[in-house]
Amino acid sequence: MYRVKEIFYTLQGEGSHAGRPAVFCRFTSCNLWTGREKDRHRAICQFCDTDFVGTDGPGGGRFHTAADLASAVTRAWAGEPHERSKPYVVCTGGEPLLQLDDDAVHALHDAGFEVAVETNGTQPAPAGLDWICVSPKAGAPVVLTRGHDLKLVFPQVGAEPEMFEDLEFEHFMLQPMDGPARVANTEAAVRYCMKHPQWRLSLQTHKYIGIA
Ligand SMILES: C[S@@+](CC[C@H](N)C(=O)[O-])C[C@H]1O[C@@H](n2cnc3c(N)ncnc32)[C@H](O)[C@@H]1O
Ligand SMILES: Nc1nc2[nH]cc(C(=O)O)c2c(=O)[nH]1
Ligand code: SF4
Ligand SMILES: [Mg+2]
Repeated sequence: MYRVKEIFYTLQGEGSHAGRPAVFCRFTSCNLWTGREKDRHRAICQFCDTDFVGTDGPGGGRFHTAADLASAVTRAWAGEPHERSKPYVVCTGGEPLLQLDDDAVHALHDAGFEVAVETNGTQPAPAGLDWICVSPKAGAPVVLTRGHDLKLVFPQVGAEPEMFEDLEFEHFMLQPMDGPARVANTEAAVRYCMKHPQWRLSLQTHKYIGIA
């Protein structure tokens, strides 16, 4: 059984694939926060910008089989077929790797999707993922030490960029922490990248243009 908060079609807003049309499949639950505001102050991850509680969002639900999940993702894709672009699904959450397993990846591949994941890196990944974005959190050791994007929310005391820059990723990106200090955090991330050019800036572009 897969528990999913919402499934929706939009543009990937962040990271190396920013701008790419994608179905977002947002799994419920996370190992670093309950998702309840009353618990935020004692969570390991305290800056989360996402509601991942329950299965009540658009397209959300409880999917009993991997095939059911893949059917729901397929229904959400609204792009026309094209020889040079495959349908793309971004599995996120919550923490998707608490639920995304080999069966789900197979079923999504069988449905014709490239499969990406946005993860906090604390869980091992199923085989065969096409794109892995790890976003480390202070106080939550990373076990998924190879992938494509290493996208660090910045700044975080106890998760400084230098801690991750030798991991096996293709792209290293700083994403300013959203919240009351977003402007200052963006300025700090710009300064850091300019001084340490192995890092690039990742903006949450969907928030600036008002799409999901
Ligand atoms: C909501 S998380 C879900 C996936 C996974 N649990 C993770 O943390 O990577 C999706 C992305 O949003 C980022 N994110 C969450 N809250 C943020 C905030 N306040 N500012 C900037 N990025 C944030 C996460 O670091 C992650 O890259
Ligand atoms: N447009 C858009 N892009 C995103 N990239 C990562 C997101 C996430 O919440 O995982 C996200 C999201 O919520 N919306
Ligand atoms: S690890 Fe990801 S989903 Fe979990 S609380 Fe942090 S940002 Fe949110
Ligand atoms: Mg988001």
